[in-house]
Amino acid sequence: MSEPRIRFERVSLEFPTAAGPLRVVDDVSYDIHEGEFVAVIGPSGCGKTTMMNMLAGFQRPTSGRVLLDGREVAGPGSDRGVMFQEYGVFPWLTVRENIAFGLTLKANRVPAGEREAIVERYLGLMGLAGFADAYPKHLSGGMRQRLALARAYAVKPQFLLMDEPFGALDAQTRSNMQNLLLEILAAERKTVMLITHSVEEAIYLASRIVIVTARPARVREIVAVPFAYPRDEAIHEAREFGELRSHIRDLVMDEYRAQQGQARAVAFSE
Ligand SMILES: Nc1ncnc2c1ncn2[C@@H]1O[C@H](COP(=O)(O)OP(=O)(O)OP(=O)(O)O)[C@@H](O)[C@H]1O
Repeated sequence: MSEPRIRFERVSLEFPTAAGPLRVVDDVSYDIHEGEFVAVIGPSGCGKTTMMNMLAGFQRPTSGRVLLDGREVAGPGSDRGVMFQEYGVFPWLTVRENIAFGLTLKANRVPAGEREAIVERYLGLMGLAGFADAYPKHLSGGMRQRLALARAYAVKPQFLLMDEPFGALDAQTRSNMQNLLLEILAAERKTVMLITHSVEEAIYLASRIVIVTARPARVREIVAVPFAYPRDEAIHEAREFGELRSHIRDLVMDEYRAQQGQARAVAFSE
């Protein structure tokens, strides 16, 4: 098999807290290969974002290594398009300027004419054309999220790192955005890591799903999704889809209960 593009190698991370070190990620190892789409799912607060932060280069592991094409991640880079829950739009730039921003940076610079075409394309695809000159504070939460998606896609990064990218969207827009992501991936090969709380979304989009435990996040199980691309919404009705959904839901519920138990134990000890 080819070299993985992304490798988590025995990665652990502890945050210093007043009560002592808090272990959030514990001995996590898995690989993501070229063109793969890996979804990460697990209970809230278990350490998924922290895992992605290390890949994005925002945080360093306490031990172990995160490798990109065999090299240890040393910091953020234009090869990785990141779309975090609370990250990705600049309030002081208009919608149009936000989308264009990444395309003016040295690493991704494209000529002005091409830049305009890309901006127009994403304004249209994201349903933001009527708001091109508005500032983010005048947008709804869902529109801001679509703007963050437009920014991440516009620079055509090799890697897409997405943390709950569709969380603030209504069901119909969410489904449109999932399909748009699949279309973009079919046209421009990318390697993707997506954090989601939705088991359905993970199965519909991903080629593999990493289920992580209650905090500290460890790999509980990695499942392969048995559907080829391009995907059709009809797979939601397939028997294998339902079986996989039940299996993953059981694992996630189990970890959710473990996390609730931990929270109760802390409450009683305080
Ligand atoms: N800088 C920090 N210092 C101390 N603790 C932190 C810090 N950042 C995160 N944490 C804690 O680490 C744990 C994991 O956080 P993280 O955001 O990675 O979880 P998550 O699985 O992405 O959660 P969610 O699904 O709710 O977004 C949480 O308990 C959080 O409070």
